Amino acid sequence: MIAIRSCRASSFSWIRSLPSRQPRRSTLSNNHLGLNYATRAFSGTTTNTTQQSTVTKPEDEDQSSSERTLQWRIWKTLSKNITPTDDPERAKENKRRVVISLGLMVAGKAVNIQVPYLFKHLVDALDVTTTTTTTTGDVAIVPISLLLGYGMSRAAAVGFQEFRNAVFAVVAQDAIRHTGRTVFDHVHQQLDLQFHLSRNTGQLSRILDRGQRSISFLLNAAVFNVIPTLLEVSLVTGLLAYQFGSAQAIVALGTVTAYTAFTVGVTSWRTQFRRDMNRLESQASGRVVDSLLNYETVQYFNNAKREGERYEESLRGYQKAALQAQTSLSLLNFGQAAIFSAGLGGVMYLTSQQIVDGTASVGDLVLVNGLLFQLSIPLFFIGSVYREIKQSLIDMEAMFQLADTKPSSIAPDHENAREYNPLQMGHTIRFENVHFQYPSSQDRAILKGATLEIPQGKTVAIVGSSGCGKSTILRLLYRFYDPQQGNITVGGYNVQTELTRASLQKAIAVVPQDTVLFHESIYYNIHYGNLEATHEQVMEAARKAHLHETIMQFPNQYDTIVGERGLKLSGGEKQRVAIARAILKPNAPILLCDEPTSSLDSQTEWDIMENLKQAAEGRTTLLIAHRLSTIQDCDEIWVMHEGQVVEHGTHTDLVQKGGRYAELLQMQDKLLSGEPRKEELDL
Ligand SMILES: Nc1ncnc2c1ncn2[C@@H]1O[C@H](COP(=O)(O)OP(=O)(O)OP(=O)(O)O)[C@@H](O)[C@H]1O
Repeated sequence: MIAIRSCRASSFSWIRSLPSRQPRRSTLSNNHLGLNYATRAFSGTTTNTTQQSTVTKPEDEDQSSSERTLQWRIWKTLSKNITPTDDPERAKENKRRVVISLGLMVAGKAVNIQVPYLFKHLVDALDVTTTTTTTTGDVAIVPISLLLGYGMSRAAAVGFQEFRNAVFAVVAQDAIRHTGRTVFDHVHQQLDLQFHLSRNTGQLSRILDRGQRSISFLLNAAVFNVIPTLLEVSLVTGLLAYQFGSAQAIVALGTVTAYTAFTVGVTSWRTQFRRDMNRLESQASGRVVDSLLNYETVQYFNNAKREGERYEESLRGYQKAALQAQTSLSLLNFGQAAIFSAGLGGVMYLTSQQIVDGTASVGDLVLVNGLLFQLSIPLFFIGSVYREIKQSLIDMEAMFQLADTKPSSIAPDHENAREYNPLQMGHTIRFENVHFQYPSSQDRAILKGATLEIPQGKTVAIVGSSGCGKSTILRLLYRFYDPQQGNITVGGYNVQTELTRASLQKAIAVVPQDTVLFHESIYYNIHYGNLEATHEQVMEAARKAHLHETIMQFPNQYDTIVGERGLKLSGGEKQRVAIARAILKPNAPILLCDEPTSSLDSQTEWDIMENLKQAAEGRTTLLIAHRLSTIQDCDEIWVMHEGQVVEHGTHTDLVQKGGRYAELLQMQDKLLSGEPRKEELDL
């Protein structure tokens, strides 16, 4: 039994080398997860705490056909990962490694099967009743060579196995990396803002994590378990039939069949508990991430206890499912052991009878025992692997659903769409009768026929009361969403049908309303605006954003990770980082600023606005500002009210007109002089 344990342990060594299935340490910032979605789309819609998903699964799909489809997709994914068409060198290398690994696996099995035979010969050689006719010298020599052979075979079998693991690990790790990158790219490059705002970031990262591990697991299981087990079962039953007659072979085969059927049956039944465990584990970890991200909000409302209760609620659900999973696992393990022991007992009984009849030796009893225990290794293994395969299928299903998810709020690039070249095409921006409502609020129109123009090279401001749709204009221009009606053109080209989304976005620099920074140094965060920028260019951008003076007070200023070693940035400082990196963005003649100075004091605001204006020179700039004093010298001001543009002109024109703008200005003046009325504040 000790032999079995050690073999099982080494057989599982490649499972242990996989990333842990334990919940990962939660992170305090969604930056860690690499999901810093355009700093939440320069929006007021910041961290979304809802758990809804836009992933849909066809309900009428027949279960078994969907399983078949899943298996087919897995097969395709595995083969695509092993032999990627876009990298023939890697494909060749991986193929070579798979072939070598299979060769090592077969060699290992061949050597391994020798072990019980050598043991049998050893026992027979030591049996005095069968060695009486041999010379004393022979008795001494035979067992020593057998003993040596026995030890060397065991060591060689393990050696082949470990060598095989090492050779194949490269293929498995390659598959993990390749799959992870593909899905991550899909999530970042294909899925739209609507998806990211409606998806819990913690859950998303778990789906990625588990999906990657599943790929590796399935690869290993296919190459090292399913095929070798079939090989070993046929080999052992064949040997039993040849050496001892059909009775032992039938009992052994019956045992394998019963064992496998029992394992598959019970495992299928208990999959539901694993599924529940996964779901509740994801829910619990999602809640932890959400709760920790909202640490300040929790404290402001003294809700730490409530957060604890909510977390425990998820944990309780998880605990229940985990207990069911554990109890059913115990049943499975016990049943497997009972079936195997019955089979082993049967075969040993039949062989003992043959010893009594004189047709078998004592060594033969050791041989059948050894062969069956040998067989029990992949059998025990196949039970666990089957459970893991089931689990991997569930995990991969979730990953495939993620990979299948299509953006719901933007159309793919039109087949005739062109690369946007601002130098050749110009960058005058026009909104013509644009109607828009967010996909998640179907019945509420946000823009109701908005029309406006930002002439090339001019700086234009949009003003209006909170929620009237100003930031929505920016999101539509950046193509985070497509309007339901109307046209948006840049340089006379329709952004939806005539330009590619990526080329348009490349030409636009954005200073968002809420700045979320990567959990990296300030230097990294500014440099992010232009990965090609030199150190001097980064510093120049920092100076222009008035960041330099603030940051200089910290030791190792620019290289310190934000949030570490006492480096905490205020809202205003974060905003300056955002401005610096927008200034740094190369070849971006369109500049969008969504309240870029909302968190700054008046003096700094003034200085930064001056710098922004410098940065805006030659660019087509759209500025959203609440403080009307900052936009008075813009070339033009567009005033929005309830989803429509109600007037536009220069500051002087609009003041003279005495319309909505003049009204907003008056209210701000009153606010500043400290005499607002309640209904005015509500504006
Ligand atoms: N992703 C979204 N899904 C559904 N509704 C949204 C979404 N984003 C914004 N909204 C809603 O659309 C309306 C307009 O939002 P928008 O951010 O454009 O307003 P705004 O004029 O920029 O306001 P503020 O000045 O307060 O930033 C708001 O009522 C907002 O709640």
